[in-house]
Amino acid sequence: MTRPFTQGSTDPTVQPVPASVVERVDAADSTLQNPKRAVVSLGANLGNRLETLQGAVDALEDTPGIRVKAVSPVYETEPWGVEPGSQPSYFNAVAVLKTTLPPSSLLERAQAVEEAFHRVRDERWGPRTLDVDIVSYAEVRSDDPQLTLPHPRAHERAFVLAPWHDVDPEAELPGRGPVAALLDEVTRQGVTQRPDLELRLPE
Ligand SMILES: Nc1ncnc2c1ncn2[C@@H]1O[C@H](COP(=O)(O)OP(=O)(O)OP(=O)(O)O)[C@@H](O)[C@H]1O
Ligand SMILES: Nc1nc2c(c(=O)[nH]1)N=C(CO)CN2
Repeated sequence: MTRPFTQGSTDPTVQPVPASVVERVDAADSTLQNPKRAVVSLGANLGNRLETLQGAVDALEDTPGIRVKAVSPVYETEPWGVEPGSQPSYFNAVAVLKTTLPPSSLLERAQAVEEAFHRVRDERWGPRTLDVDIVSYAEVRSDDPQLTLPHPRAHERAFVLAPWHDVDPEAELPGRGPVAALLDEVTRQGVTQRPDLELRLPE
């Protein structure tokens, strides 16, 4: 017969469970029952950019605990944050997910997908086969440098805001306000929709 664990157990091998562990397990349980909405930004400026973005969408959908609910139109965009003309243009898009993964596991999965597409990390904002950034995760706000939420630069990037607004015109960036208003504040120069290209939503 198994005895339920109690704090006052007389079994000397049974240790009390630290409150921090109980808290984390409870949080994981509640996330499992209540999938969260997350938004990820996809970017590629090396290799077959469209194929890579589609591969990233498919890989996210193939992940237990992730469902891709919507994918945006594809934009061709001038590289942001670097010397003009120093890198090939990007293809960018946004995917809206429902996930039972906690934020840290979603980041791990995003980075594994980047690696599967041979992403190398050398210089900051260097050219890349694939970038998967977590733009937002429900209402979560965090200044942890490993995973800052919302993404600390999303509000200034038309290559994130424009496709996000296309798939969810009512979207809000936690702590920053409506995406529509943020989009009015940034330049859309060099951010061009490519209606001839399309990402498929996995079936
Ligand atoms: N919201 C987030 N999404 C993805 N990575 C994040 C986030 N917040 C912090 N990071 C951290 O940023 C680190 C660098 O990520 P990455 O190399 O993708 O940056 P980048 O895409 O070149 O630049 P940027 O962060 O400006 O988009 C990652 O190792 C990750 O731990
Ligand atoms: N146009 C564009 N510029 C960028 C992008 C990107 O995805 N698109 N990603 C960066 C680092 O995340 C830096 N600069």
